[in-house]
Amino acid sequence: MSAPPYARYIPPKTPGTTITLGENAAQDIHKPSSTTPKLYNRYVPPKVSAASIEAPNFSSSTKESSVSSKVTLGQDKEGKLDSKKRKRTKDVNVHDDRKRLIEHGYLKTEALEKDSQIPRNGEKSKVKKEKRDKRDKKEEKLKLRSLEVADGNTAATAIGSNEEMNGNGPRNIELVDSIVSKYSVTNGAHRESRQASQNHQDDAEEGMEMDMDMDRDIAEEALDKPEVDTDEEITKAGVEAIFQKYRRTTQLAEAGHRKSKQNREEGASAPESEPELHGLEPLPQPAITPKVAYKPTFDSLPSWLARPIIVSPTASLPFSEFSLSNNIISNLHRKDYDNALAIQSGVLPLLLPGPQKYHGDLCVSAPTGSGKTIAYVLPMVQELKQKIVTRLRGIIIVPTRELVTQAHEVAKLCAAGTGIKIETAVGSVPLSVEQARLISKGQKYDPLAAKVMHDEAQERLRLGCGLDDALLQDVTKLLPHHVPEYNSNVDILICTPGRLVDHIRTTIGFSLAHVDWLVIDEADKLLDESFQDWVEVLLNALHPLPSADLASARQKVLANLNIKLEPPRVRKIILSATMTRDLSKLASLKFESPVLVAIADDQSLDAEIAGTAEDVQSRTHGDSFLVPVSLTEIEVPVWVDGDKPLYMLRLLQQELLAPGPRYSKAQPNSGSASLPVLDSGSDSDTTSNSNEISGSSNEPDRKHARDEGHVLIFTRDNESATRLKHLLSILHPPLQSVTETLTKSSATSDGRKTLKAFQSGRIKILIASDRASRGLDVADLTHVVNYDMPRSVTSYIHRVGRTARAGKPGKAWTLFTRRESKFWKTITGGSEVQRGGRSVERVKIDIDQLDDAKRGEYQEALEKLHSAVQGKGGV
Ligand SMILES: Nc1ncnc2c1ncn2[C@@H]1O[C@H](COP(=O)(O)OP(=O)(O)OP(=O)(O)O)[C@@H](O)[C@H]1O
Repeated sequence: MSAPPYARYIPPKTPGTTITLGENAAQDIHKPSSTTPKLYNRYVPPKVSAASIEAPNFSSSTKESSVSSKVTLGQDKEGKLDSKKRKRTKDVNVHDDRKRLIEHGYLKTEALEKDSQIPRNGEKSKVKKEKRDKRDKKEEKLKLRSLEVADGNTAATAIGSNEEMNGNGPRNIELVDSIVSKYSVTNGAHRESRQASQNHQDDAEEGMEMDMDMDRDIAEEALDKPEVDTDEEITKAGVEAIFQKYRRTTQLAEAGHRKSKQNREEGASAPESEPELHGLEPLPQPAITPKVAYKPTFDSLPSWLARPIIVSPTASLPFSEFSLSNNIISNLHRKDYDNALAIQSGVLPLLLPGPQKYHGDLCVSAPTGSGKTIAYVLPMVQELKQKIVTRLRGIIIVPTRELVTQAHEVAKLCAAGTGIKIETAVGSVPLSVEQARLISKGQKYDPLAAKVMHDEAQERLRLGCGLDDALLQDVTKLLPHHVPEYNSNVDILICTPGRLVDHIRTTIGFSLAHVDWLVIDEADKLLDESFQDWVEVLLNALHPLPSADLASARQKVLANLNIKLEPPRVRKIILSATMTRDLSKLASLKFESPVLVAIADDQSLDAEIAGTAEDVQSRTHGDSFLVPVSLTEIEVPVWVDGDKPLYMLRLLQQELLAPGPRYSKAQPNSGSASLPVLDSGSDSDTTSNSNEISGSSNEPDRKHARDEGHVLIFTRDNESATRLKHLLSILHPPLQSVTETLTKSSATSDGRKTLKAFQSGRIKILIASDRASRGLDVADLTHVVNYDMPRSVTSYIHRVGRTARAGKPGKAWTLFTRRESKFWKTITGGSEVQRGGRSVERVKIDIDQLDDAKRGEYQEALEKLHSAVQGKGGV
């Protein structure tokens, strides 16, 4: 055991104070000189009489070691003990000196009395007494220091080291050195702060006295004991002397501990005597209040988000039980919608007239395909059908043109026969055409306003405006003293936010002053998009400030009639399968008394029943999203990135376009599934018979082909979609006629046609970018494939949500390469996707069985594609 370098005590070297320990001269122990300035934590060995030192275990003779220790500690540097010196010492009348030393009481300690091997002279002179007193004092001081040391770890270490050394002889000078160093440093550190100045003095005295003592001891021992001739013996003696000190220190410390323990025990058992207070009784103190664990009194979420209205996924009520008019119910019935789906059962009572009607705003979070569209369209239609005058009273905002068309279909279905006028506004139609559809222009008698208008027209003419100016045209067509009047042609407008802003800004007579319903579907996506500041523009248009004249006139009339009118209020409903919990975005909509309605899985319902609100929160919004109960998720590992198109082809042939269930379920994520691999030999046939498409040799039944799945394949971008379509067509020509792409670059009309063809079954494979991931509702879509990994969990939820809608079964396949596996794991293993206890299955696609010819075709296809991209013809 060697001392750590920092623990080593290296006192200033002063001539005449160093003694070398054996042959390890580098590890000298230094004794500070009394004259050395106190710059370090100096080791000041306690003054120990020869008599207090026990016999060393590793020395052959007790006396030898005693002498050695004295010699060691009393040596000058130059005056190393050698035989010469000892000889000289012998020459002195040591016997007399010894007697004198004993008489002077230098050797008087408790230990001396107990352990002394040198008999004491009983006679005490006056001088002796003084010396003894002084010496006793020093002994006391040393005891105190020893206690300090014993209290610390150093003592323990020293003891351990000591025990280790005992009986084994001087095994390791380094060990000794480390102990000495530790002792020195620790002891010095203890003392330094408190007794620096005092010690300085003491050291000086001690140093001097110690020198004297040692000299005397040398002389004394020289008389009685054999000479110590070798350096080794001197070293042994020095080391033993140090251990003696530790032993003693430890004994004293232990004695102190024993005593204090004894005192404590006695104190505890002894009855406490009443202290005399002399009228100074302590004032009564209040009882100590127990510490209560910190619990924040605030919630990070506002209470309406933190405590949603939870709807069970199995809730279902007949539409006839809601306050819906008969013709609306029969409209639904025509579509075989007799029972409301879960979210509809939760939301309709809050929006329709009745005891449960909620008068604030609504935030709806429900999985994809759960029927959110009907949940907001029905109450609007029910209320607006009672209005006589056509005004723009309802606005539905969705993110894409396809969704505008889709929501329009649903609204028309529900409102059939009610007289409610529903229109759309999307960027694909010229603005003027849309304006004419939305607003009709009439005229009304208003001489004053007419005069103002005529003055304005004069001014424009003077400035050189032509007759194409709208105002000049109006003036020429209007009756005298008449002004134009603009009326809305629609009750409900379904639009994208961009087009809505266009109309608010540019369409004359387009007013939102009468809007009662504002619906924002796919709200999280729309609130992410801040183009044209659409939210701000919309909200300002919803609550226009009345002109000063009109306001004061209205106030006068109302005041005369003693009527207080509630300020006009717009009911806001926002919905999504991945509802945002970003409060800043939600706050931008300026909700009034909002409430969150959410579909939750069974665990959340249990949590709600149990009252553990946090569980409910985490499962119902924000952190995690539910996938439809009827969805099966399957992963397909792709071992070589470049082979992905081949995997896609095999997947289509084996699983997706083949009639009937073709894949054998693997254990979840086991990767052990083996699949039947179809012969791809029929690829050369270019007819679009579905069985030929699949490569199956089953009987060619076209009707059966209609029952086969539709496949929606998602790619990362337009380019990837186009590329995949070409590759599939080249690899397996029959696919060409049944495969289409739907990307952002597709024209709206093309996109609509493509979707129709897909719906009808003419197109079996639709390869799309994320444009098709939100809201798209394709009847009987049985398979979704993530050919490229989605960019986010939200995107995954919406993509796979194109299938398994309204409780129908559907499968979502995800191809993942090694590079994509990390992100894929966050989807399969993370907490963001809630699957209600189900897990993702794994299916292995074997492309090794593709023959060389097929691989050759693939290479050829890639080259053709490369040429096409570079404009060299080809595909
Ligand atoms: N009461 C009902 N009974 C049977 N089917 C219904 C009912 N209501 C809606 N559906 C059908 O459910 C499907 C999904 O409806 P919808 O498009 O409104 O879902 P969604 O919740 O808006 O989905 P997403 O979040 O993906 O947009 C549609 O095909 C619709 O026709």
